[in-house]
Amino acid sequence: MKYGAELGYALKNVNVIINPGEKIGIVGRTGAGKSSLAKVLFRLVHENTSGSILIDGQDISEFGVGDYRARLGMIPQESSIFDGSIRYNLDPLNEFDIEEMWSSLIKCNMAKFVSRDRGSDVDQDDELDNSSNEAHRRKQWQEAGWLKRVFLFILMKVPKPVDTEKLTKLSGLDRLVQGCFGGASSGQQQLFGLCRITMRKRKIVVLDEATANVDLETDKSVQELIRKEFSDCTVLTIAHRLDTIMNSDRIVVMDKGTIAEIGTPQELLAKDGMFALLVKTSEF
Ligand SMILES: Nc1ncnc2c1ncn2[C@@H]1O[C@H](COP(=O)(O)OP(=O)(O)OP(=O)(O)O)[C@@H](O)[C@H]1O
Repeated sequence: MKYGAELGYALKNVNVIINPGEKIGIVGRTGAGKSSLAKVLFRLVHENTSGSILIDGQDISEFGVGDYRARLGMIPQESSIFDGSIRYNLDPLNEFDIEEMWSSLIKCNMAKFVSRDRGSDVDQDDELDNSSNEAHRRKQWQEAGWLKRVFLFILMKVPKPVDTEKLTKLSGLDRLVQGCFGGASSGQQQLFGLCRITMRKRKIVVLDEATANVDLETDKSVQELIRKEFSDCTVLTIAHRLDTIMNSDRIVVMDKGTIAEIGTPQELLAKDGMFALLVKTSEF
């Protein structure tokens, strides 16, 4: 895979079989090809590619792109909180009932955060007018990186204005949030992302691990939650830190667009190769 005919390969000779339910950590230095792997999985790159990706034996190019992407779960590292109510953030298409939302928030340790007293970025009395809401969304789209755009595409296919009529001040779900969700850390925002995925029961989830404002404890709880609540899902974690993916079933080490090493963390440590060196130097 190349990003342009005149450019070098961003991915080449990548052959890997991932088993159902496996938890895979993807590591490698900057520019090694980690995000490119996720991009081809989400069918974001079409030109200058060859090869195929099969899911349950079926070539992903045979699926309609919208339907296909809606089967995958994406948890980007950047903020995925949109201006609107918490309910809207969890369920923009009104597909779920309140019990399902709370059950998911409880599983993901976010119920307390959502129902807490008003925080600095949370304003229960604010009513965002629809036109400024639309402008906010347009701005968010323009400023979003590719991962966030995929996320928007999947979840916000039919963006709906917040129905301020329905907002009650009694439910934490109906509180309006903006920006980074009342000061939530990146990890907490990812837990919120996990809530969305648990509600939607995706079988393949890509997690782009948070790098900014890293709170190691929350990051660990994201990984623990994944193992518990996503035990039957295949989870690919693009890792920016090693601690959180040491419990992965297998680790893929990317280097210059190819898979340099693949194996369990123990196998790779014993091999004393690139992964062992990354662990020793914590160099990413
Ligand atoms: N949109 C793009 N256009 C051209 N080249 C790109 C583009 N995105 C990535 N590349 C190149 O493709 C190669 C792989 O990049 P990729 O983003 O997949 O690496 P990465 O391992 O995810 O890096 P990082 O850890 O910094 O996010 C790099 O050489 C990079 O410069």
